Amino acid sequence: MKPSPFVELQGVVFGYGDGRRVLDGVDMVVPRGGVTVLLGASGGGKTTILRLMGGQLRPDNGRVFFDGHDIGTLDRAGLYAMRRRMGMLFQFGALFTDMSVFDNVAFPLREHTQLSEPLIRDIVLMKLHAVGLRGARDRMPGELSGGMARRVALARAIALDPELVLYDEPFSGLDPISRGTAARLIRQLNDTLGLTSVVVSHELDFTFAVADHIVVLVDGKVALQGTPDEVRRSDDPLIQQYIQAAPDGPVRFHYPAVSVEEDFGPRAAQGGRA
Ligand SMILES: Nc1ncnc2c1ncn2[C@@H]1O[C@H](COP(=O)(O)OP(=O)(O)OP(=O)(O)O)[C@@H](O)[C@H]1O
Repeated sequence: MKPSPFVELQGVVFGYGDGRRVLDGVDMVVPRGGVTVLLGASGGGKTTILRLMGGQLRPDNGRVFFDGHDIGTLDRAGLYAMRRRMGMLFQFGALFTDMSVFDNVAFPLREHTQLSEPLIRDIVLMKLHAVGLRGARDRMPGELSGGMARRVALARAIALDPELVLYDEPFSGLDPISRGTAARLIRQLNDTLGLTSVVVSHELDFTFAVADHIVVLVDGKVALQGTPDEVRRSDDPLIQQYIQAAPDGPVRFHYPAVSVEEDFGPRAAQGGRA
């Protein structure tokens, strides 16, 4: 029997109140213990899905399950307890600039636990070790490279031993080497700490290299979800365009416009539509 998914969205409909549906019936699963990558066009609602999983947003319709619990039925205490089981890396790298690396990672432990300082010290150093930065504990965020800052943010996100980690575009703005390091780290932490990870990313190389499960979001719905192999083998032209990053296909490069001739041809010079 397949283990139940760690997170599941069933028929999720969501809009920000301006009459437009960002999500129009999303059904997707996040398999337990795996790395799930959420792909989709810019503005397609990927971050919105992470916020729904984190309980920061509620669906207008449909349900979001976290470890078998319908998030919509949780009261404030239930939501709080659920969030304690999650690490979130929104705006990856947003460290407190006036605190050392050590204090940044210690922050959630000091805020949310009653642990003694010697114990906090051990946990912080363990988490920094896991991201390869135990030696940088006394640095200030301003002294770190972008890639290092993100690793510190990652150490902070796992400080409270979450079961689920949500990453929103963890590679944006990083050079290729740092991207590779971050990608390997996400995979490694997932496996060694027994996490479940959800990553929103535009990085196709990363996606196919480390994902166990890929979800492709198109027009507010899940166009396809499955293993990297299943996604690669899909004969859906939309999926193929997406994974080959082709500029034109079912999703057009050009925003709908009048013909080129109409804008630039002889008639345009005479003042347009004659
Ligand atoms: N707080 C908000 N209020 C109103 N509209 C919003 C809000 N947040 C996002 N949106 C809109 O909802 C849509 C989906 O946004 P979302 O950030 O979820 O997309 P995304 O797929 O993560 O995009 P990207 O890949 O560009 O980060 C966009 O059109 C966005 O403008």
